[in-house]
Amino acid sequence: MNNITKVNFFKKKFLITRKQLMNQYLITDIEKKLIYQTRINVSNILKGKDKRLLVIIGPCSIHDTEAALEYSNKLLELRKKYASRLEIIMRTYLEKPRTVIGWKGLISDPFLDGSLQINEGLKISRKLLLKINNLGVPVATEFLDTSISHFISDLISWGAIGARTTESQIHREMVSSLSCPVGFKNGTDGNVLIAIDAIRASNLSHMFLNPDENGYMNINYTSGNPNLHIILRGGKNPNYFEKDVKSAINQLQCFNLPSSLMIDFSHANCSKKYQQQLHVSESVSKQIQDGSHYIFGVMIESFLNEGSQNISNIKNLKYGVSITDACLNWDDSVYILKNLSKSVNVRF
Ligand SMILES: O=C[C@H](O)[C@H](O)COP(=O)(O)O
Ligand SMILES: C=C(OP(=O)(O)O)C(=O)O
Repeated sequence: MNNITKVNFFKKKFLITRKQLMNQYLITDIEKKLIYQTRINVSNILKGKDKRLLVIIGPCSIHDTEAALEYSNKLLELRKKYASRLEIIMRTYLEKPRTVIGWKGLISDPFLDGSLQINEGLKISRKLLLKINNLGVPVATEFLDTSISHFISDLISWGAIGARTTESQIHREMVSSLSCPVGFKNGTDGNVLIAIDAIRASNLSHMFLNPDENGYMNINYTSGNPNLHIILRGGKNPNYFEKDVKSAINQLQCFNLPSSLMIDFSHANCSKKYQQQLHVSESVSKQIQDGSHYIFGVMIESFLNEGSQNISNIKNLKYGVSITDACLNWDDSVYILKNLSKSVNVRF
């Protein structure tokens, strides 16, 4: 007797097609113009042609579209205010990679109840991204599920590959098919080389299997993504200090890659203590003020209200509070942006 059992798909449904979704939530020239221009700006900042700082800021994840819209309206004011020094893009993370298990984001579980209504999740997410872009705030996201990346990729100005997937070949192939600039996080243990390897791979042309607009799997031959960089997010230890930046830049230079990187103030750089982002911000601001041109961008986890809450309390969720990683509140976020802008001013 052996213990091998047959694993069954106990339920099966059709995934909405890209054509159905996009026809219902069509991108217009207004959003296209913003996204096109923002991607160019990010590319120029990355290459040092634009001396501003790229700032990816917003909640750890989007779970409530009303709160996300309120946040984007507030962010719009700061985006305009600091436009000469900062290129501000809102984090609109719709897919969450989990260390073990947990809520996997608005796209896969839009009603936060484990009902996994992904077709609704895609509609709600696309509608929200259109609204935020339409307002004049470009958006950033983590691309996680390679089959659904192109259901929203036309609306994204900057993308990330997370620490848990940077080393994955299919994610690197997917990145080679994306038109937006993309950052690769270092690994959860702090390994920066895997993010550098990811750039070297995704720069190039690949074969990428992906559903076309009618849902048929296509064999795509991609041209490679020219706008890639690494993100220092900490690992076993934080890696936002000057010595860590120098070490990562040395490694990039060994492969003749541009001497530019982004620093994530959150995750292992703040030891998962959201308020520590303020300390990280001080250190990074100082490096920028001292003239470091290596840091072309930063990432901050911030929401309307601080901290986080447990999703199991679904009936009594507090408004504007993260249900994944804890975030800074709005006032602290304003404070950080003001300081970053001052530092960039000194570096100019
Ligand atoms: O950014 C969010 C989290 O750090 C990431 O999704 C992992 O979360 P988990 O360790 O709570 O699963
Ligand atoms: C999951 C994230 O980060 P990391 O991959 O660095 O853990 C994130 O930025 O939301």
